[in-house]
Amino acid sequence: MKAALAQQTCTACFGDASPVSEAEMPALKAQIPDWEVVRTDGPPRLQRQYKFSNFKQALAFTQRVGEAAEVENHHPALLTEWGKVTVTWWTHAIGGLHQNDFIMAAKTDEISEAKSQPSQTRIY
Ligand SMILES: C[C@H](O)[C@H](O)[C@H]1CNC2=NC(N)=NC(=O)C2=N1
Repeated sequence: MKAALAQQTCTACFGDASPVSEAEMPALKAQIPDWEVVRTDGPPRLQRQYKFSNFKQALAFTQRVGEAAEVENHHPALLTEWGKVTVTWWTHAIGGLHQNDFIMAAKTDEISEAKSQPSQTRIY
C-alpha cells in the first residue's frame, strides 16, 4: 500500500507536471476529508479553516505551517485571524491541483493535531 499522504514528500513541480485528474481525485480527497475543493474564481484549490481560542495560537499554527512549506518548497496561502486560520493549497506552476497539494494538506492536518508547543518563557 502507498504511504499515507502525510508521510510523503513533495516532488519538484514544473509547469509541465500533470495536475491531479478527476479520476484520481476521490481517493486523494478521502484522505483529507475536512478539506474542501474550492473551484470558484481561478484554479481549483484545497481549503480548510482551523479554529483556535485566540490570536496567539492561530499565529503559532500559521508559523508551523509556514515552516513545513519551506521544508517542502511548496507554499500555501495563509489567512490568520483571531481564533482561526484559513489554509489554501494549489500549485502555482500548473495553475491547479497537484499531488503535492494533497500531501501538504495532510501534513497541515498533522500539524494541527500535534500538541502545541509550550509558549516561550518571557525573561523580561
Ligand atoms: C522556484 C520555486 O521552486 C517555485 O516557485 C515553487 C515554490 N513554491 C510553490 N508553491 C506552490 N504552492 N506552488 C508552486 O508552484 C510553487 N513553486
